[in-house]
Amino acid sequence: MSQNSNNARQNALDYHEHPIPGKTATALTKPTATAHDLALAYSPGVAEPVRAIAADPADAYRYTNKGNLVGVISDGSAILGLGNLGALASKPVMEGKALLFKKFANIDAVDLEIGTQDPAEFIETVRRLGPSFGGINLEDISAPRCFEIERALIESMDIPVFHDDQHGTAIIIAAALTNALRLQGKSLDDIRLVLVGAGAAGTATLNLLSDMGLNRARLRVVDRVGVLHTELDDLPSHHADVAAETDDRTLEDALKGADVFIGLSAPNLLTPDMLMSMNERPIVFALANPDPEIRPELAHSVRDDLIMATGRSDYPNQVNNVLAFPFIFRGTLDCRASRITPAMKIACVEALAALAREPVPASVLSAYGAADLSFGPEYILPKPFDPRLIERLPPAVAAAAAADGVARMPYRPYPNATGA
Ligand SMILES: NC(=O)C1=CN([C@@H]2O[C@H](COP(=O)(O)OP(=O)(O)OC[C@H]3O[C@@H](n4cnc5c(N)ncnc54)[C@H](OP(=O)(O)O)[C@@H]3O)[C@@H](O)[C@H]2O)C=CC1
Ligand SMILES: CC(=O)C(=O)O
Ligand SMILES: [Mg+2]
Repeated sequence: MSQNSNNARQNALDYHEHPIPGKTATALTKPTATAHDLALAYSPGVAEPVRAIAADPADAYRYTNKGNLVGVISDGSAILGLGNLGALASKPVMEGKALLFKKFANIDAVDLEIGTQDPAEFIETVRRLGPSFGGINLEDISAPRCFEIERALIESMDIPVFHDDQHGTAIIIAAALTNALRLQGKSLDDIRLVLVGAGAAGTATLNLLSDMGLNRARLRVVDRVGVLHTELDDLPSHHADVAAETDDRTLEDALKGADVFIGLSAPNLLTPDMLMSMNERPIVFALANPDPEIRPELAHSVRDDLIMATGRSDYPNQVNNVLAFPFIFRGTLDCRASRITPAMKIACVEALAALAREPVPASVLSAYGAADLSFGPEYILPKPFDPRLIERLPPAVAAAAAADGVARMPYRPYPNATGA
């Protein structure tokens, strides 16, 4: 390991350990200085909201933190791109998601790592947690189990359930691709798209892009077995749905002449030769975390006509679901939507893509130490610290919820929604 990577590793461990272990804690929102305060907060005063909620369950949103509390829940079966390392090892990521919910949308989030990888047990555990939360954010659960788990929870719970790796990722890729295609002078209905990694994120991304007009006839999807094609037997249904009638068998075959590469798989799968074989003005989203399918410095050394993005914060064009989940949940909670519909996701895509095409405020330039940021190959999405995200995305999501008939109250922005 080089000195630089040793330092980076130690810095990350120190950040998590000091001054106290972990990244989140509980904060109090009511006075607790006197005996009178305690008599209100606890016995006897607490009995009043208990009685009110027993009489009308909607009062839980009035008298408790339910309406601004999201459960960030994982079984640790697909932690970032690190694989199935189990529930306990997923805790830093889930605390991290809770930190991002608070920082960017002032949503209180609790990380819950569930000690089972049996889908039925997991579903039952999460379902029983429903009364506590205003919404459930599922995280880092591998495919295909994640599809069954999310579907069962959406059907059985009365609060929104959202698998971030599926839909948060799909939203942000769709927004980034909208802008990258515009810059490269290409369009969704005739590009040749190659997607590697037909798991949770890859499958949801293809579904959302299809809703937005992707030409599926020109799509090639690659997983561990190579190109998913119609002559393969016994494919799981999420692979059979995207199998192509083609003679292409390898990633190398599929990429010849392709316009777009989307990687949601594993490190270093895209070689310089493969990149060279792509069509002119290609788009490369190498989104495996933390190590992408190709490093930007290598990709840029191979060709100068590409638009390149990764999931990381330390390169231009971060395509990461942090730009979606805090804001889509903010809009969803603030109109008490019962579920998150395709139209709510597309509203988020359009608001994100449009924001990147506007001039960037000085506060964002100074947060990133940049003299200039403007719509172009190195700036296809807003930055997470952009204060306009919280102003634009939640109302757009809530308006779509109202139009879809899933909002259970008029949109009311949460106080101080810009967060910590
Ligand atoms: N930038 C972002 O915002 C996000 C990035 N990601 C990244 O995307 C990746 C996938 O995440 P997710 O969808 O949740 O995980 P999943 O486990 O659900 O899906 C991963 C898929 O990639 C396949 N795969 C793994 N290795 C290879 C390989 N060498 N060649 C071809 N296919 C391969 C897996 O096959 P198999 O099942 O056989 O292992 C699986 O189908 C991760 O690296 C994750 O960090 C995910 C969400 C958001
Ligand atoms: C960003 C994210 O959710 C992931 O890599 O799994
Ligand atoms: Mg994830």
